[in-house]
Amino acid sequence: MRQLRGQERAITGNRQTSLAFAEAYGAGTIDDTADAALHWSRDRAREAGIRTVSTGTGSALSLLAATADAKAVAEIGTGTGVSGIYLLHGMRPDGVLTTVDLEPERQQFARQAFRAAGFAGNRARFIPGGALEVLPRLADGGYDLVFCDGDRMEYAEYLAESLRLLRPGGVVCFEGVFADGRTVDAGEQPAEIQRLRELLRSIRESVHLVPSLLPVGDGLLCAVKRG
Ligand SMILES: C[S@@+](CC[C@H](N)C(=O)[O-])C[C@H]1O[C@@H](n2cnc3c(N)ncnc32)[C@H](O)[C@@H]1O
Repeated sequence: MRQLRGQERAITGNRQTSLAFAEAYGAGTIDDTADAALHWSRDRAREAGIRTVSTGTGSALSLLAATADAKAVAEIGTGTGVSGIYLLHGMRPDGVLTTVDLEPERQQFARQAFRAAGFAGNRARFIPGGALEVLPRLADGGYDLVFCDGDRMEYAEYLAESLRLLRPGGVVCFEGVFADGRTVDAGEQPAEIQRLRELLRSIRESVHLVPSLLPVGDGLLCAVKRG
């Protein structure tokens, strides 16, 4: 990598510090009970070897769910429940999170975590299975927000399904689109990265969507479905 000059280095350093500050700020946005459940859920994810949303991404998800006044949210990639806690926190008190994952045992951890965070059992509907089998069974226009955090190779298909599932004004979000910096790296990249770049392009060019790429965590690509 080329050497950064003094001022450029200071700007880069300030930017990284600011992003770290935004993540730390996100860590304090839920109550202590939910925070303890988030810690537990992150520990289970670490043991399972899966990633979870960062604190900055989590607080953005809460914000988006609250902005959409979400009563129905669909999530692809339950994991052990970290993102689900943030989504439930932002949703209406009577809102229901429908969450899909290939691995039912991870969903059991998520179920425990949601309870520990103080959410009633009827706030979440767990559907085990592959996203591409489950999503077609969900209702047209029945969702205020769709959060995609499953298989990045399938993100284009998740987008097509999300456009069907969302009500006008609803929001779709894709987690991890920076892919640890590989999305903007000029070097040769695997098919997964090519797919992410195509997704970024197709969302930006869509006449049906109003997009924004939020620089939280590993990149949260969001778009509102036009009315
Ligand atoms: C990164 S983890 C999700 C983390 C979770 N959203 C969180 O922040 O706590 C990705 C999850 O997607 C699930 N997954 C992967 N491919 C899938 C697919 N095709 N359909 C449904 N779930 C899938 C994995 O089993 C894994 O639990």
